[in-house]
Amino acid sequence: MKRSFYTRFNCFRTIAVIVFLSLLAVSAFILLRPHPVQYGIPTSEKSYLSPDQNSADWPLHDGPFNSTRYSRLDTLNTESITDLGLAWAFGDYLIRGRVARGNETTPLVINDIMYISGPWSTVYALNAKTGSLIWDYDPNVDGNWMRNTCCDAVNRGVAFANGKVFIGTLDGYLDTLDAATGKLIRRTDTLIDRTRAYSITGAPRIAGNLVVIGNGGAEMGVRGYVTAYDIETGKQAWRFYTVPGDPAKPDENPELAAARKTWATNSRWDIGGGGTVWDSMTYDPDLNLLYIGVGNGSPWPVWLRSPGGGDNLYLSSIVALDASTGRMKWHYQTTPADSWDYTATQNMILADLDINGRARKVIMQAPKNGFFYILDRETGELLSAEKYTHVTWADKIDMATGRPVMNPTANYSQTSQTIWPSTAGGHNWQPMAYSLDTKLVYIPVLELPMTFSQEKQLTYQAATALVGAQASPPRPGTPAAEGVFQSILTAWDPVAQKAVWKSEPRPWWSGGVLTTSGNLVIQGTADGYLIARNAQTGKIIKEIFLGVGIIAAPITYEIDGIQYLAVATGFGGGIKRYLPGVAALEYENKTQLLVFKLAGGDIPIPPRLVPDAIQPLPPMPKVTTETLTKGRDLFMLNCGKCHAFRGAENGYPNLWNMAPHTLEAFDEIVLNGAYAYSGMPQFNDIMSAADTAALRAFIINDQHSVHQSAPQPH
Ligand SMILES: O=C(O)c1cc(C(=O)O)c2c(n1)C(=O)C(=O)c1cc(C(=O)O)[nH]c1-2
Ligand SMILES: [Ca+2]
Repeated sequence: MKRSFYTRFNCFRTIAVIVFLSLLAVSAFILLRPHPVQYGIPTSEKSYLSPDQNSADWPLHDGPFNSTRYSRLDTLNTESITDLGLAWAFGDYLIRGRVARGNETTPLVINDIMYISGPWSTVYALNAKTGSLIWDYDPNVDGNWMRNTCCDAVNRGVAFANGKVFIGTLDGYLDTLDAATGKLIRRTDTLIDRTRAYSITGAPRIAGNLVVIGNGGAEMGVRGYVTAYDIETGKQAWRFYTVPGDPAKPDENPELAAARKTWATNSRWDIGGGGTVWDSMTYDPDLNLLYIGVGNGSPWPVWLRSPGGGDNLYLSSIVALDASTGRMKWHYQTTPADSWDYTATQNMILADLDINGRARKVIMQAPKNGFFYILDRETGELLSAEKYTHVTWADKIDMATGRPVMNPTANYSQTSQTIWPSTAGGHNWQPMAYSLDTKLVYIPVLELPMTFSQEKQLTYQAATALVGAQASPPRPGTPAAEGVFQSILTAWDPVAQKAVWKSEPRPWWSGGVLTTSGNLVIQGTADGYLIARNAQTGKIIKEIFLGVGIIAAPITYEIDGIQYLAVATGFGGGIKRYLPGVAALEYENKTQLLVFKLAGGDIPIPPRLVPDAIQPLPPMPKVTTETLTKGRDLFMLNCGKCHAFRGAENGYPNLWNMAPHTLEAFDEIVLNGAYAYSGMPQFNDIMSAADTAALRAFIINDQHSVHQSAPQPH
């Protein structure tokens, strides 16, 4: 039968509809499926989680495998590394006269391109073979934002996914850049309240199809949280607050309602609670869990923060979140009722370990509080915890309760107490590393105590440090001062929970750590060395003098069969004073990225510093003792965060040796922000001309008492 036109048309129409529907289904699938995340390495080599494969790249902040900062590359090894030299150096940072002390970035290397961040949240893409600049990006952070920071205009690195580079800016934005051009694709405001002193210094992390970012500010009075955004659309997927908020409002989720029970009803909610996630986060794709390291309380002493007592969850805790929803799976609090800035923000390493004869998926952390923790990362069960450094605030962790057995001398509410570790921690943000060959964790340990005393006054004031305590290193010559301010590299057996070897002490504080299959453990130091050790024994194999302090962690990568070693130089961060032996006392504290290879060239040593000429002392001001006390208090509250008391060297201008023209322009600078761009913020919102007069009087008067022998003006 001959088909009619209409039948043929109908048939055609049916086919067309089928084709159309299939196309629709395919497009819907393509559009709606979860975004596959490419880390820039071929799918067949998704080695970022498979320790059996070799990755030539360094695609993630915490290293190619399980956040271990361990690389399988072994061309550089205990034999060959003696021949290490310079491959290239990069020093063209977009800093232009801004305060730039600490350079904390961990570079990423993906398909022969290196992505680094610099001070002031600047970003650079470099040819990883030659060091030539491909593009740079400056978010132009307002220099006044320095008021909101605790610890320098630092940045620890970028994240990379799907052809995009992500940077958290000091002033709280998450900027998404096109990895090919450096062009800004999207700017996302991550802050819940721009009048609060939030800042971002940490690297964003990729978790599936989301990019996650936290913030800092617990020393300034903020409420901590992390936020996850879709990599492609930038849409917010979820936000997790680490501490309860304003009790007048409903809790955001049951996790926070549970946490609220561990806070006193008379808690200082106005101050924010703290709990900032300012550095470490780690993603486990198999479990789809994102582990976040939560920081200290705002203010520090629990008796001021939560006067009725309580553990104050989730401060100083490791929290496991479902990466898709941001809901909490488990938490473990390392320091209940923290009063010492004992953050649990230090880097976390995933490993499979045999603990008591059972194979366990574990997460390891050496938080500031001085104990090395091993938890089951599926359940949060505490498997073991031992002291990795000198600790006096607690005697041990009770395995039955999972809680520390506190030492009464940790309480400084009635009298000041000298406590180990210090507020810098037994270990700070400088990452530790875990070798899958030696099965040892290499921890950059800090040996120092601090004397804590409580501050009486506790009034919230925007953009002003508010810790509620004074913490200072013990005076030289006192018993507590013995052996202080040391950096030690400790090789730690995580199963036996004991040290296998310890390095010689170096000046405070050394950099983060890299370990490799070449049986190497590599770390930079404050006295300006890059040191490669035998990972098994700790013996130094190669020591290169760079003349500039290192706090960042080295990384390694391979291009065309050549293994490179890269490390950022520039000493600073949370450091308040350069101690004897630190390279920055003698040489220009150069912000640069140095890359090494075998048979490379000579190392460029930065120029030696010429000491500042002593400025003639201005006449002693005729002011009352009250004025001097007021000036001192203003200095301690507002200036002492950067400018060291009595001009102790720390990379910021020495106010005890101000040039006459600086003194003349004092009000222009302090009140009106003449130097705001450089990072010296303006204070006219909280200071008057009478205040700056008191400040000036205090400095000049104190200068006279310190430099009595200094030349007097005629
Ligand atoms: O509680 C916080 O929010 C917070 C933030 C930061 C930061 O963002 O850099 C540091 C700290 N705390 C801190 O306690 C600390 O020791 C520290 C050192 C550094 C550094 O970069 O060297 N940052 C920070
Ligand atoms: Ca802190």
